[in-house]
Amino acid sequence: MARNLDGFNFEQRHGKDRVRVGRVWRNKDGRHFFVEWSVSISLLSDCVAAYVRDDNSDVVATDTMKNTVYVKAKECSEQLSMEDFAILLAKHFISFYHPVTSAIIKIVEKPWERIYIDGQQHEHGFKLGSEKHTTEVILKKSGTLQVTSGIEGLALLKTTKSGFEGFIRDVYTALPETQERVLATEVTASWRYSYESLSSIPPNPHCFTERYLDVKKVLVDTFYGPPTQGVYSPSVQSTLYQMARNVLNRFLDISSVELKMPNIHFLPVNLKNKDNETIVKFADDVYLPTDEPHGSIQASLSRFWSKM
Ligand SMILES: O=c1[nH]c(=O)c2[nH]c(=O)[nH]c2[nH]1
Repeated sequence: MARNLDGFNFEQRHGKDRVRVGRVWRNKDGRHFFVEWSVSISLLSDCVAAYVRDDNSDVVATDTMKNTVYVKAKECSEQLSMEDFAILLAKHFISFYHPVTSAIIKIVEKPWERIYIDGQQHEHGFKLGSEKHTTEVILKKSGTLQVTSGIEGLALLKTTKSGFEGFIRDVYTALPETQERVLATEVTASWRYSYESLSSIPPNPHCFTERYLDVKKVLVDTFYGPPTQGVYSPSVQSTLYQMARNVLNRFLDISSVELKMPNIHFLPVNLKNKDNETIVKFADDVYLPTDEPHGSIQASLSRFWSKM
């Protein structure tokens, strides 16, 4: 909420970033479940006096916010999704503290995955995977809720069925047209659920975790196409759009999706010696991997009517 202070427009929020918590749940058969979360809390509250009158009486200490993460993690005796944990924290902050009008909770999960030993799931062993599950929950005292989930660092690559042709050619253009190249990216995805109040959140405690895995599968399957034929990509833009569209077509509980897909270039290697004789002639086989510069391609897609 913006305020007029001394003739200036003033907005503020405060919170605690990257509160790290690990939580183990044990079931009766001795199987352990583990998550590691990095939780960021931001509160919008009526505590202007702290800024202008040296009066902290309406301030929730950020240290208290940090402690609350551990208290609530302890209280969650049953395993829950990080979206549900974020909602639970947001609910606490807006209801427990009178001056707080909105809570914004972000969580990034470290990708610990159950380990397999000799093809068998380990009861209490985990190894670090790659891409990360993220969420952002915004809850207002009025009851308005926004739940966004996402993926960070989903690295995908295919060695054929990708090209780029027909783009603008002018005096600055050097890039040859091609129907054969490596396509590589690191997807950052976020999607907003259509739940707009606490009462509309599904009671199934696994719903957000399952949906995360479903969305990831649709993104990945669309990028690669079927295992033997694959699918031709005429550009990162086209593949990104197919990926976003498939998510919205498949999941009616998602109202919008945003994808960021850098085009990570693998450059053809052609080498000549000082007499201009060819040492290495590129035949779609030897590449120079790069990470910068890279193309940056992003888009968002949303329904005209976001309600289910
Ligand atoms: O798929 C692509 N999209 C682009 O916009 C672009 N630009 C470029 O140089 N290579 C590519 N590839």
